[in-house]
Amino acid sequence: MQEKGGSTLSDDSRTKTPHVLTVAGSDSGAGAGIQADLKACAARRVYCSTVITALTAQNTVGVQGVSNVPEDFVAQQLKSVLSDMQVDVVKTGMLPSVGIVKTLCKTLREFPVHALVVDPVMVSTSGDVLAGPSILSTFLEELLPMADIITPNLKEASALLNGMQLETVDDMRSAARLLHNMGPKNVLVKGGDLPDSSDAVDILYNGHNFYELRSPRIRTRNSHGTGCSLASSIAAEVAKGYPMLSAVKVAKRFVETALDYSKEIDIGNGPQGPFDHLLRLKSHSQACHRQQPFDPSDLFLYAVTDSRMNKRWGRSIIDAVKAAIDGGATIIQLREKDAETKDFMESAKACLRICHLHGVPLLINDRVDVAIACDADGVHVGQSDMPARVARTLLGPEKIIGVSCKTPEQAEQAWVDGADYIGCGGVYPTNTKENNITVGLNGLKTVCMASKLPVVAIGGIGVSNARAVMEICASNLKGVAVVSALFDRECVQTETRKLHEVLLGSNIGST
Ligand SMILES: Nc1ncnc2c1ncn2[C@@H]1O[C@H](COP(=O)(O)OP(=O)(O)O)[C@@H](O)[C@H]1O
Ligand SMILES: Cc1ncc(COP(=O)(O)O)c(N)n1
Ligand SMILES: [Mg+2]
Repeated sequence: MQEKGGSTLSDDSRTKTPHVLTVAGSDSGAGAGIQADLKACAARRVYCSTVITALTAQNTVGVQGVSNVPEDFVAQQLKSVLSDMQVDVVKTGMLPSVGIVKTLCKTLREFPVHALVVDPVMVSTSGDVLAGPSILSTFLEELLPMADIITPNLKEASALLNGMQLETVDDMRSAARLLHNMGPKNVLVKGGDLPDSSDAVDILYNGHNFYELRSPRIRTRNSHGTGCSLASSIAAEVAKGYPMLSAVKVAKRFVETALDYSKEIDIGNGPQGPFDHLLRLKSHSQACHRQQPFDPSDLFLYAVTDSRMNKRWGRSIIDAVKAAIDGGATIIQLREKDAETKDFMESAKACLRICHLHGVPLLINDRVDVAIACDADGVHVGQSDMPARVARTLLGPEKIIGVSCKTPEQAEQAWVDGADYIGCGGVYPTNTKENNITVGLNGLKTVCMASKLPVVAIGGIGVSNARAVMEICASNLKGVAVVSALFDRECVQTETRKLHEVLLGSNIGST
């Protein structure tokens, strides 16, 4: 291996990240244009570089102003990106002048890329002109023949075809065939604006076959930027190496999913709002839930539910959680080894509501999928469950992750993997885990001393021995986790309260 500029990687050991370059206009409202392209590519997991052709002053009402970037500066941006970065696919959006279109075509001949996706943006959905009719001839003569796919909406297809009327799916097919004659390898005529259609129908034509791509029409005001996002997503899939038909199908499914997720989003006062490409935005009431940063003192009285014990005592998981919270539990973990996934999700959601009402965090044992699906506060994983580092990438930075550890090495790994706390045990023998090696008070102390993370002790702990556990006097031992001592008893609330009193009398509470 050769040393190169401080890096020890040789060229062939560098892994290539799929890369889309978008050449488009900026939308200050960030629903369409460059901003939509960046979000769509991020959501589709490819890198996106940006050459800006125009600035628009734009919001959910419409376009209030446009300022074109000088042609030679568009050329300079194109050269900067294309001469250095390995671009796979160029995607074009708003190209506001003949000069800019010509500059682009010339630069692409100089720096050829794997594929060119052309979204022939002309008029925004609000009816504002983004590229006037003067560019039509350059589009037709120079740009379209270079394109691997063009993605006109109904109005744009009509403009490219001399004002041809497009009102039905059959009209869209005819338009696709005529546009294909102009040189692009594929044509996708988008039917988002097709009147009286309960489906969103697009027609793809590759010169041999027609594909009628249908998805349910989502009833939403938040469809600003669908065209830009669709084209960027097609570019993203092509950059990953997918053939065109698969790329278009995946891109369409992505737009449909994002529109459905974003139905309730309330941004701006105009007729067309933006949608959420990353499927992450929440309404105010959802965002207000808990989501305070992890507080290690929450580990004080850590109640872990057990489905078999609940069954034995004839109580629901929800009643068990309620009783533990009423008795003073400071954090809850749902450990449902036997439950059906659908039932588990339903109970987890109900428990989450109760926990949040009382400001108590709720973690899910092992099942990262269930934690994500019900937006729990985090997960607790064992040594043979999903590694904490993988759980962290799935759950994001704000969720709580705990890891069961018996040794200093495991505690160090949990820290490296981005966990928030460790559970150490079994401290004493227990009947909730068969063949579980106990670490004893000495083992607990050794792990506490080595751990950079807060620790909760677990395994056979109850009212009679909780004090002894706490008296090992490690400043990062923040509490005890209990299963049988709370849930294998007649009255969960009374047992929790008793344990709470013992813990308050110990020195854990004071450190
Ligand atoms: N309400 C909707 N529900 C589902 N898909 C839609 C909806 N509106 C548009 N689409 C899809 O979004 C993509 C963009 O289409 P369209 O809105 O026609 O383009 P543009 O934004 O360029 O006008 C197409 O795949 C279309 O089928
Ligand atoms: C900068 C810019 N580029 C493209 C569009 C088209 O998007 P839409 O058709 O959804 O209005 C836009 N409104 N603004
Ligand atoms: Mg649209």
